[in-house]
Amino acid sequence: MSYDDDDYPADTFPKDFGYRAYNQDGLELEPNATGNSETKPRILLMGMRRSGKSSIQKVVFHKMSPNETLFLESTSKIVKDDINNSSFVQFQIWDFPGQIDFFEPTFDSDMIFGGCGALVFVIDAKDDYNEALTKFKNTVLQAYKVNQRIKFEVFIHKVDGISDDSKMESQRDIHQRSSDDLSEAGLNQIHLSFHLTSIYDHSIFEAFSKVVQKLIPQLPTLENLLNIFIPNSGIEKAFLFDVVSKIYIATDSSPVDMQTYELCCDMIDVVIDLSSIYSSEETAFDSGSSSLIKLNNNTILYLREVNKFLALVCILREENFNRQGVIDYNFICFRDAISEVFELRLKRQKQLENNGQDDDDLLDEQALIRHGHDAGGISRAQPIN
Ligand SMILES: Nc1nc2c(ncn2[C@@H]2O[C@H](COP(=O)(O)OP(=O)(O)OP(=O)(O)O)[C@@H](O)[C@H]2O)c(=O)[nH]1
Repeated sequence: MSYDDDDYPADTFPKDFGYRAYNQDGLELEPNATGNSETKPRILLMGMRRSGKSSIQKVVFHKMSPNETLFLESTSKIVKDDINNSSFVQFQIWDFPGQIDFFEPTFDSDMIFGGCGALVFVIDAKDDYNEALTKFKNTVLQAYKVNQRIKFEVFIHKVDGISDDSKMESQRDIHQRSSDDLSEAGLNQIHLSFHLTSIYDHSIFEAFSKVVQKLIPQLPTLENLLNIFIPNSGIEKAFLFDVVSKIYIATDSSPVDMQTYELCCDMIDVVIDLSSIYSSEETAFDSGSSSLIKLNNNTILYLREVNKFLALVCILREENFNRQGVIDYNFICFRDAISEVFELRLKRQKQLENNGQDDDDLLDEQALIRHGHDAGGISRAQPIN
């Protein structure tokens, strides 16, 4: 088994969206400006053979249609994929072959789990998952020994076509058994997160959004900004989307309703598809991008470009859109605040690189950044009434 870098042959994101290092204005940075691939947080995709690991990676990050995954070949060695879509979302995904054996001499646990931010373990809900649970336990034990900061995420996958009751029952059973296994091994303190997923609906994007959000040290700042922007603008819910992958990197702290998320995702598709018809692919999403869709239930979807890779999609009542000027003014405050967060992050990243520290140290800066923005950024937003 080899761990070489691989030039993944399948179709990737349009090159025009660029998967290199950019600042908030979309200007390309020096190759080292946001850290090289070795210092990027890593998300590992592990699980049994045919559980759906490669399909997840292809559908979420390479725009493959779910039906095409039927023809994917089994992965025979670790496949590394660099995700560089925005200055906030930068990580590597390592897709592991299902048959990987931790006790093989070539398996270098320190190297693999050392720089890992999150470990996504995929369990096929339609299959007998006894063996998968044993493998999961061994994986967690091995990984935790090397790196105690890893976030463990379990995707109970392929839940399409399964009734809601069975989904809940599988989740309860898997949760119970895996927690019991870890307690028996004396590791009660490990926190596991569970997600019900399928590539045939938006659940996989939602679950991956939550995984990625945990790797963004600025998440509380972004949530805070949205929490201030929303009530002052008469908006019900807003998502800050990475346009290419449709992962939302932040939302306000009100609960996420799946239907609202799906509507917002679909809006991005509509905007990009329509604008591609009338423009070249490079300019399908640019600084002028904005869109308004009126639904037949007195609701409005409003999209605004935040930077080259990020869009804010809001959902609000039609009557609240009467004062669009206030919403737009507040949006500009919000966008300015986001760009300040970017600048601070870049500055800090450069400092850390010069000092030879790693990116996790940014977490310690979190409170500092947040206070800075509470005082001077979005809090200047105008109330809508
Ligand atoms: N119904 C359903 N099928 C899925 C889903 N995700 C993946 N599959 C199917 O599961 C099969 C295996 O998918 P892969 O992505 O190749 O699985 P893998 O875990 O990468 O497999 P290995 O490379 O052998 O470890 C394919 O036929 C996919 O179409 C899902 O959400 N629902």
